Amino acid sequence: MMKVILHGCNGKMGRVLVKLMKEDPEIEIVAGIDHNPEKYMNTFPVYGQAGACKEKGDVIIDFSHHSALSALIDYCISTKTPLVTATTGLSGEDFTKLVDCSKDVPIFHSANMSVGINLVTDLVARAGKTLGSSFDIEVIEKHHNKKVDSPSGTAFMLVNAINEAFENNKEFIYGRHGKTDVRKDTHIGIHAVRGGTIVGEHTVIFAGPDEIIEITHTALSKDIFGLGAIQAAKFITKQTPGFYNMNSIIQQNTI
Ligand SMILES: NC(=O)C1=CN([C@@H]2O[C@H](COP(=O)(O)OP(=O)(O)OC[C@H]3O[C@@H](n4cnc5c(N)ncnc54)[C@H](O)[C@@H]3O)[C@@H](O)[C@H]2O)C=CC1
Ligand SMILES: O=C(O)C1=N[C@H](C(=O)O)C[C@H](O)C1
Repeated sequence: MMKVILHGCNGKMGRVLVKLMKEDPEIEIVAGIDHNPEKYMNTFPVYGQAGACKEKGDVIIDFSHHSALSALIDYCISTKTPLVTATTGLSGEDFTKLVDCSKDVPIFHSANMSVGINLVTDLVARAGKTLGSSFDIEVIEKHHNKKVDSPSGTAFMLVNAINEAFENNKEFIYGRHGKTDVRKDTHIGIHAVRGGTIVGEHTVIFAGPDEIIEITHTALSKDIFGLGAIQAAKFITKQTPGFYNMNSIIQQNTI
């Protein structure tokens, strides 16, 4: 039985995880942590912050807010608990803290827990490399009207992968409001749309001379992120300290 502490348990993704983990006979939620601890009647104790949590878990699954990360990392280090974090909107400093923490405990981070988007990340990097700088690259991401960070963590994941394929010579342009210069071929445009209940859609456009390629991933349900996080939790509880992501699982499952 894997004992899970769910950080952000009363949020939208937290509720999805509660539902999915209750259906999994190999998992027990031993505690939740949430800024808003009394929002729902839970069958496990819920604490307002990580430091107050009394239960011991085999792993923490986190879908919350980037402002919670420091306290969460302190908790993981002091209790030696592995962490699966899906939270987006992280700064460079946040990533450095996660990497430092991974020297002591296994850390798994992915801005998108679906298997599909991780394949798309490889595809767009390959497309960028193959098509070269005569194709302009623009990314459009669409999400629900409750999302607080923009652009999405996934959009950053995609453009970082493309940028690496171009030896990091690309410049990210966030929207074009107020810009009066023409586009440079080193630019990658990034555009965020927010509306309704859109679960998550990411399109990378490669617009070349007289031809266009568009690669789109559409999430149809939040369950794919929840199931991916559960898979990551089962994976990471068997690992030694280190920094892991979806590729670690995909590579393990590839013959
Ligand atoms: N990597 C992935 O596959 C996915 C990542 N996400 C990310 O997960 C995060 C949460 O998403 P949602 O559930 O939609 O948001 P939400 O706003 O519905 O839920 C966040 C929950 O975290 C709690 N929270 C906020 N600050 C906290 C703190 N300092 N300490 C403890 N709890 C705190 C809130 O009270 C809330 O219940 C976002 O960053 C989102 O981008 C969401 C879906 C998929
Ligand atoms: O907030 C969301 O909902 C999502 N956030 C992640 C992101 O920022 O990329 C992943 C997914 O697209 C849903």
